[in-house]
Amino acid sequence: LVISKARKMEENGTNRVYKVILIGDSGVGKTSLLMRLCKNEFKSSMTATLGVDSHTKTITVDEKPITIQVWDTAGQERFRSIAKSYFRRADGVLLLYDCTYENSFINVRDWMSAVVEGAGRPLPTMLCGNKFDMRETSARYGKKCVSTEQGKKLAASTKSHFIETSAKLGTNVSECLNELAKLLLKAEDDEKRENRNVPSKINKPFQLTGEHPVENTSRTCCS
Ligand SMILES: Nc1nc2c(ncn2[C@@H]2O[C@H](COP(=O)(O)OP(=O)(O)OP(=O)(O)O)[C@@H](O)[C@H]2O)c(=O)[nH]1
Repeated sequence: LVISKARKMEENGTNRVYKVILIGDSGVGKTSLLMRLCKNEFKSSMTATLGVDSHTKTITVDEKPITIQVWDTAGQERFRSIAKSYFRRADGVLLLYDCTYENSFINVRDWMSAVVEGAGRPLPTMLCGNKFDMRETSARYGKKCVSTEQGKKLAASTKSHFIETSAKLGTNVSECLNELAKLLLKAEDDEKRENRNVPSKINKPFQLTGEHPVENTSRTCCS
């Protein structure tokens, strides 16, 4: 139902629907972040996502409505190939790690490589250190956590944007999507500008003298 609603909006031309893939290790809080974002709710016990789930959210950026369809993927290894099959159609990435669990941070680079491999190009990416609310307590109990500095450094070296969130408390959750929306709009603008700068044979000016380009001969011109 969600997908068909988004598709209908796209078809009507009311608003472009940007597709975002939500990825990261199992248990980092992907579904929780999405639930906080869409329903403003949080559950302390969640069942693991199987396959891919989708939710659509419309936000306002610079007084313009932006509709984002988020595909929530399963972090478990056995579902990875399903998640990867969505990369090619995605416009952007929301990549989560758990800042109280170092392994999930170490695996971020692998997730980024998988995106480039699947999409055929790097996608605008928001790197998000979730479970921010638990970091201080976890560190106090001797758990190796990921600092803000580490997160920022990784984001800078991978040309992604960085934010820390708590799906539990709702901290920075809407900011995360807003930032991602801005990235998507900027990427779209850059792409349009790039396309405008690429000289196209089809758009060659009509020549009055000499040979006419072959592709102009079969086209009808209306004025
Ligand atoms: N304290 C705290 N717990 C969180 C937060 N986000 C998620 N959790 C908990 O972390 C556990 C895993 O959350 P999920 O949202 O299921 O994680 P997931 O990344 O979707 O997991 P998969 O579906 O297996 O890929 C749940 O028990 C959540 O309640 C957070 O910001 N703070």
